[in-house]
Amino acid sequence: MTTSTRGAVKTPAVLVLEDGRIFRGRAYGAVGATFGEAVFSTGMTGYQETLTDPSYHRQVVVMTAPHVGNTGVNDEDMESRKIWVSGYVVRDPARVPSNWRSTRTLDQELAAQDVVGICGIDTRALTRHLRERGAMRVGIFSGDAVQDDATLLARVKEAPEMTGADLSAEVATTEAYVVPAIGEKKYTVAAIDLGIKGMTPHRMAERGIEVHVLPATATVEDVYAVDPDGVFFSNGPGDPATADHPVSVMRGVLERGTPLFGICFGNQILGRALGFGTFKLKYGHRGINQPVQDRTTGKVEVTAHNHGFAVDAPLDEVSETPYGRAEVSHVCLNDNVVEGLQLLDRPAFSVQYHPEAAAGPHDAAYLFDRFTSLMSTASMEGQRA
Ligand SMILES: NC(=O)CC[C@H](N)C(=O)O
Repeated sequence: MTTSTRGAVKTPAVLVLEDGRIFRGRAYGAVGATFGEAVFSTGMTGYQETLTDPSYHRQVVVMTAPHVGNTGVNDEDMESRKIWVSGYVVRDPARVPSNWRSTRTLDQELAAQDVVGICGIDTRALTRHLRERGAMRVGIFSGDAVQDDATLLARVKEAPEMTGADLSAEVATTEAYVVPAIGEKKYTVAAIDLGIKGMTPHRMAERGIEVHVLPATATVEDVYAVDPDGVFFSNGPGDPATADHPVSVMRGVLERGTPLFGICFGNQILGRALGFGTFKLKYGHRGINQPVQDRTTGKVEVTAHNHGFAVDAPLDEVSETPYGRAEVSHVCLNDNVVEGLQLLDRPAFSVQYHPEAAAGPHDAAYLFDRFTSLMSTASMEGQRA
């Protein structure tokens, strides 16, 4: 049995926000210095999936759940090849993890992957601060990296901002690869990887879809080279206002009328492709308990979120776009933020949240079936033509 009470846990650490607020605690994971955008996640479970979600690249994640690390770390629940958060903040780490799949502690895993964290701080006060002042740059310093407060604050202010950050190329695959259909193959999908989570192609594969995952730099020609029945645009880190290349590829797909589905960054890209703007939310949505209404059915679903930006589209009217009529299909019931878009004259839709949601909830899994039905309808129309 391993425990997380290594020497590092006793090492003093300091968290410095760009507005000058400072929290003092102890090192957790790697000892050193790290920077990023401070954001909070309200998920009570699923920390392994959170840490390995590429959309968290360059973000320091504060867990509002007070006790983290209880189930240790296993080899099955990773959403990608590594931890992407640039820093991790927990109040009270588990001293002895307990789970039949656990092979190591979270503290050990963070240290092994060189992720600097801090524990033993009042994460409730930090979260309230971020909720009131908004997401902002932060630094975590421990060991030799600790200096006087003014020097640390100056270093935080030198770190890059999330607004204007173009990050997909830093996290996405550089080589195309195929995730085979599970069981009988029914459809082929070209999936543009802007920071894709492993569960997304898996949810498609479960529905008989062979997924060709393509690099973020893929062109319209690359997409059609795999002869797709549908095209998918993934989640990903950074500011959607910078995603000009995927927006132009998506426009090429919309022009051809191929069934199209986007998740998170993919929703923001559809918004931009249709001519809507995007904007930064004050502190974003992160967690696995966000209420969203599907306006096409009236149903409310509990959903997983991780977004700091949103699409600026009119909630209560149908918009005329270069690709026909479009409307807001899903909305967050906490704050009326746009959570989904659909075209009325072409087979294209997207959501801002995570229907693939590992570790859950699974209320929104029907969206993968909606994508499959668009491909089924398109192939029947193709046969009639
Ligand atoms: N999970 C995502 O795809 C996030 C999209 C975008 N980076 C945002 O923060 O809004």
